[in-house]
Amino acid sequence: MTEALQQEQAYLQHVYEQLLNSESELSELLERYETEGRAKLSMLASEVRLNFGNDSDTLETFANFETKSREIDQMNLRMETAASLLQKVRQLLKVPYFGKIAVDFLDGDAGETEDFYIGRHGFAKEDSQHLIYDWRSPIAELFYNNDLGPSSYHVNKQRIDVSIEARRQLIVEANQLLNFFDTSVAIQDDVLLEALKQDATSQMTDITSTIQKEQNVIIRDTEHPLLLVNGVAGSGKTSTIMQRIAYLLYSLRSEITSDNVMILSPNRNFIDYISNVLPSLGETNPMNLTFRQLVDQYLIWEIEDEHRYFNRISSAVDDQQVNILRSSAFYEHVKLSGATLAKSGFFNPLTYKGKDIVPVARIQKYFDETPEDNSLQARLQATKQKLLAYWEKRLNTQAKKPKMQNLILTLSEEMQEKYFGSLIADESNANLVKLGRQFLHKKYRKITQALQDNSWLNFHAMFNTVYQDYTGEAYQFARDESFTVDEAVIYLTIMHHFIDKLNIPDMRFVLIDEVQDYSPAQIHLLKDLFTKSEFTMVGDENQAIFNSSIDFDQIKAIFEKENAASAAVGIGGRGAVARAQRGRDYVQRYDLLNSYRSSGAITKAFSGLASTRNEIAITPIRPYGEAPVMKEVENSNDYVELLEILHTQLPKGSQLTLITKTAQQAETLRDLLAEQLPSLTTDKFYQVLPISVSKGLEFDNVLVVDVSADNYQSARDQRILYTAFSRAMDRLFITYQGEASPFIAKLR
Ligand SMILES: Nc1ncnc2c1ncn2[C@@H]1O[C@H](COP(=O)(O)OP(=O)(O)OP(=O)(O)O)[C@@H](O)[C@H]1O
Repeated sequence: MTEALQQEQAYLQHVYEQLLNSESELSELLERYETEGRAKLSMLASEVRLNFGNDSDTLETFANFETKSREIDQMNLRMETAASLLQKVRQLLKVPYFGKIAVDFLDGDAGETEDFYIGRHGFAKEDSQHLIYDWRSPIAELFYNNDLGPSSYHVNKQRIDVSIEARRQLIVEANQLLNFFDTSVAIQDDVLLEALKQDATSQMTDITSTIQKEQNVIIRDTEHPLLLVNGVAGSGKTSTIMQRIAYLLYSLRSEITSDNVMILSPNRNFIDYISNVLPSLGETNPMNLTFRQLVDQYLIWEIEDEHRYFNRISSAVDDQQVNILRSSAFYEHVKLSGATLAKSGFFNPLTYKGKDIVPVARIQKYFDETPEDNSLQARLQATKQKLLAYWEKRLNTQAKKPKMQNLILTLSEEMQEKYFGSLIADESNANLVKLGRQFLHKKYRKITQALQDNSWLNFHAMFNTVYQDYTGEAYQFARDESFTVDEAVIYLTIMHHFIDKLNIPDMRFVLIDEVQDYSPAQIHLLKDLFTKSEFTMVGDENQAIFNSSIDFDQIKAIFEKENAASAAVGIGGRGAVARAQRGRDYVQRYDLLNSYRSSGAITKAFSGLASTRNEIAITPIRPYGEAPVMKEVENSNDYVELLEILHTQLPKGSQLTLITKTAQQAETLRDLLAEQLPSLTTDKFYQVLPISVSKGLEFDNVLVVDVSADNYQSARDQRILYTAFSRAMDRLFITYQGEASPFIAKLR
């Protein structure tokens, strides 16, 4: 046994024992807290006497409650802290650490090296001697940088110069050291290759122990308000943003919690796919929504469902109207349309049982009385106040009329209960007026509500005015009653800028995956809603497979324009001024070109489909593996035989994912296979997914269905194929009927 191995084993044994000690101490502590807690709870319950005899007794009872509830809060907090520590120790007991660096601090005792072990959590002995350092701690950065020799890291913005003498990856299971590798230069990373060999899982797993240098830079970048990551398929974009969130929650723990972070995901499947990563790292999941769900939260009307949304954005039809709604130019036009709107009529009468109770003329009159030089938002808010005051006065006047008082007195007992909650006892004039007001408020509550929620504004008319002003043509609303996501973006823009500012939660970080699928208008809206947030946007221009998309230069331009504008007027929403003064870039772009998911052969197959804009070649990290297999089929029935063959050929227990271009194709094929292959269907040997749903996910074996010339021919089809091929980790099968698509000609 080498000396190094002996030393490592001894250290591991030592750490493991300390972890075991800590586990039993924490378990005992927790048990004690629980017993004490239960005893305390019953004592507290007996101590608080409920006495609501008079005002002072009631106050005392409440004060007692408050004191006791504070004690309970403290008890809970102590228990939570101990339980969370215990959970971390138990996780460390499975894998205490995975890395080590030997560091020479160049300031003081140069020439002496100190060892730092890196794990998923930090762990210190009681004398606060650190046995394991959290992977997010400042020193751990040196491990991920993967360099030997002179280097530096930062603690509280202070630079510490060091020399890294050794970097070691350790494969540890409980107290067993299975293997270790010293990395002098990052050539062949065996630990990484071992990790990449694992089969696909239905839920994404973390990459803490094998984060790569180029990913680490993104994870730890807290300098730039906007990070834009354009990464090839399987380059670890999603993994990187999940690790980044864990990093931010740790390093900014005195400033933020998971409530200040939001993820925008491409679809609901994907939300589920990534939902385990942060809990497995000991962090709480932040809010995770699709853009459609976000918009839906603020829209008072029905919005198209996810299925319809995907069908619409997956279709090849290029709709001129929709393209306008999605464009930057139209969004900016809408924001500048205050004056145009002010001159147009856009009021709705408020009606009750078919009668105009507050006619348009009155609303218009109140609006015209507001100062013309005020913003439209200020004028509409003033109009609303006038309307509410008018309405209140009108109900008061009505309540005072003898006719109303007679009506109150003649109400049946049932009606009295309904309107006043009890029978009328006091028939004085003043009381009858009060009851009359109550009666009218109840009767016309829909009108009051309509005033509050802006139903007196005709949003359709406002929408149409801005659209017509821009295009010269009327907007053709679909007859369907629900709104499209694209229309909703414009509605919310009008709402936010001209009516009521939307009440957006205070997010410090917004992280967007698959950003290439957003429309420019959607990006503008996010920028305008989350004015204080820092953004991390990741995507792949080659995976822009929908009829809605944006490229990275456009995103950059949108944010840089905002930054320039806010710097010019001296407001620094996203820390813009401060950063501009320090001369730092506002937007930082990163390009990721390593492919970690797919085998070398599959990476080669989808690299060939990347657009020419990607000048630098995609680098496969995994071994070459099996070449993609092409298969001609005569008709859909051939899939039955093909699946039977693959079932016998693929390793036992494998699953095959068939990917189609459209949801319709998936449905047809699913029905056919379910009927013809009942046992393979029940065994879940295969699944059929359209590309829109399989986006962002990964599978061991993929069969891309019908890559025929008539199914895949446009530039967008090429991106669909790139996306579909790159879902595969180990094996890729491609079928076609008749003539194969020109995009796969090279593969044959
Ligand atoms: N540093 C790493 N160590 C181990 N595995 C990694 C690493 N980086 C990426 N992977 C693995 O590579 C696969 C692809 O990662 P991920 O899904 O994050 O990539 P992506 O860029 O978001 O992909 P796509 O855009 O194609 O959906 C995952 O299985 C992930 O665990």
